[in-house]
Amino acid sequence: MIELKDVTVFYPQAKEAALKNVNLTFERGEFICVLGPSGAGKSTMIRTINALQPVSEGKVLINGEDLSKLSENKRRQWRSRTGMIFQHFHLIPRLTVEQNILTGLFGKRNAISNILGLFNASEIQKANEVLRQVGLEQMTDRRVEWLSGGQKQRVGVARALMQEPEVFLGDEPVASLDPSISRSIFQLLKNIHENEDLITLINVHDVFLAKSFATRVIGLSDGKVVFDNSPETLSAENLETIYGSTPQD
Ligand SMILES: Nc1ncnc2c1ncn2[C@@H]1O[C@H](COP(=O)(O)OP(=O)(O)OP(=O)(O)O)[C@@H](O)[C@H]1O
Repeated sequence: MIELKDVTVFYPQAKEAALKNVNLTFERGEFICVLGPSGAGKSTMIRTINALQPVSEGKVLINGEDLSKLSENKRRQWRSRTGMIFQHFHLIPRLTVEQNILTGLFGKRNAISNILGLFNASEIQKANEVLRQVGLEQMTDRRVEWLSGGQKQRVGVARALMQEPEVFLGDEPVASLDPSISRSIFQLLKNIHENEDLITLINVHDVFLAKSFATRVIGLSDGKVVFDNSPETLSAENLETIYGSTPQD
């Protein structure tokens, strides 16, 4: 369980807080889509959850433990249990699909094995299983730079899966993809979410995707939670509150 309790985040020199007194609880099984205009605080919320951004006020509790009070070692362990999926994939283009997804193990291994790129048979076997899960079993040895955007994001998802995560965090994971590919990536995330019993939290601009896949939608505006309910209840009025006007798509 992840709890944000009265979380406020100020960036240095910023006039206003990026998150303002946010109170939210996320539990296993929830597939949450976060909507909000640019600058609403969506990425900041993700960074507070995976311990990349300290909170200025309030606290983030992970299974009851205050994230800011964890030892560096435990914080690293938590980060290795949060699988991140990014808009621009954050892959290493010249490496193969398999080499990229094996980097998902780096948080769990010692630095020397990582530097030497030494992986044992069970790690390679796990990589192959994960590649099957994301439908890339034919592409193991292909260089990532030769893949399409949708295939690259499948590699991104596979790398996150290698971490055996408790949580999937997506920061606009389909913003660079066309609508049908976006839908297939959401479907993949939903399938994995259900198989692995995760907490999945995804920032997304596309209201239709949020409505189709989320079990819960959160609307952020100006650093505040202005909507938190099931997708079926999200009305045009709610969207106006979130975006300041009704989005066209
Ligand atoms: N590193 C930073 N330093 C200072 N201000 C920042 C920093 N990162 C974000 N901000 C500010 O914090 C606020 C929230 O930004 P954030 O990136 O969390 O919003 P967002 O909803 O993810 O936006 P987008 O959809 O454009 O990615 C914005 O006003 C932004 O300018």
